[in-house]
Amino acid sequence: MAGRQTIGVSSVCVNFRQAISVQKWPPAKYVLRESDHPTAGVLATSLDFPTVDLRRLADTGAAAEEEASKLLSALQSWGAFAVSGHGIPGALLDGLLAAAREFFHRPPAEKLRHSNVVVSSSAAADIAGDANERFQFQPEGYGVDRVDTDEQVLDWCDRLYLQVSPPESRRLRFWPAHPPSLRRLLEDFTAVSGDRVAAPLLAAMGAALGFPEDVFSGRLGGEKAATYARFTYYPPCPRPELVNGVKPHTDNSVLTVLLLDPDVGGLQLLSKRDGGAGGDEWVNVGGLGHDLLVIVGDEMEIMSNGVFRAPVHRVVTSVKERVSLVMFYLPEPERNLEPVEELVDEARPAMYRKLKADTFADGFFDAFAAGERAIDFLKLRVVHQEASASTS
Ligand SMILES: O=C(O)CCC(=O)C(=O)O
Ligand SMILES: [Fe+2]
Repeated sequence: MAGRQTIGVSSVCVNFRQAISVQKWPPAKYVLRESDHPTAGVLATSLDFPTVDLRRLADTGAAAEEEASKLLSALQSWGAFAVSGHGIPGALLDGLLAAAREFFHRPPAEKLRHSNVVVSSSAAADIAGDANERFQFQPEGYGVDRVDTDEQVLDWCDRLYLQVSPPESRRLRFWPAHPPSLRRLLEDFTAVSGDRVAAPLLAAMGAALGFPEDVFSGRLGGEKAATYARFTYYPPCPRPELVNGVKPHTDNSVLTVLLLDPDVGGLQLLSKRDGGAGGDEWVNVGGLGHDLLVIVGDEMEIMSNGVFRAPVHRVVTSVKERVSLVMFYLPEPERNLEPVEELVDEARPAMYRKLKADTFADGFFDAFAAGERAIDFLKLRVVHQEASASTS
């Protein structure tokens, strides 16, 4: 099955990533080709990033209208924006990142109890007795991202990826026992980031386009909609210009809510200058303090029929360690993913093919490992004859 391939023992060893962080030179597996260096041919600038105040958005009258139009313009320009006024206590946000940092600092043997590489339960593998077939990657748990080929350049980070919603889908064997506070903090943050950030924003995004507030949320599957949390730890990197923290990608989500390290930057969004004619430019997302960042994901690009686009982003490393927490809001796996009918008409026919949400998610991991966008990798774009005829 896609996203659950069998991997060899050598790949298991890359989980001991922490050991290399003390080396002076990045190991070859992490070093990018010269043309892919994060400093090659691009200019990383910091721009004034749009911020939407959720308290004002929930207000009535002129304040709410002003915030809604800010939201729409942020979505249509960047596909990303900061949110203030979410009311989530700063102590919860600080505590969560501190607990995550503590987990990543634990000895490798302890973290590997929650490894994303598991011993295969398949009888065939046991009978075959081949060590290469007894270990299997699956996305949940602690470790590096999936490695499909020997040529794949690794990202300079360790991850901890956990399904947090619906609660009955939590696989607690992957949840760290240490520090003991981490689990409770993550449960608390899951509740408030869903209720106070993702849900009101999905409603506001529908309303901003003139549709009922449940135009997007109604298609996600209610209580069965999935949420994943991903902590990422970027060890100090001695040569940040040679490696990616996380390679350029779009997100596997309807919406992504990010809690960024308040002290160390690194996240960059790709901006197309002059609609692409002027080349690409990487833009730094500056320190947000206790504001959260929201990014449109691939599933929203499909559901909105391309009205909202998922921005390409990446993380660059630095000589300082960095930690982040990212919440991915996804449809129920059994749901169909397709443009909502309210955004499809003759003038704007469906731009993406329909497929099941879990098929998309599986394909996403294949595409990510290959360094491609899932929408292209899965050939989901529909080419309309009339549109191509009229533009040719
Ligand atoms: O660490 C970050 O700032 C962002 C990570 C990210 O983009 C992701 O996990 O999809
Ligand atoms: Fe991302």
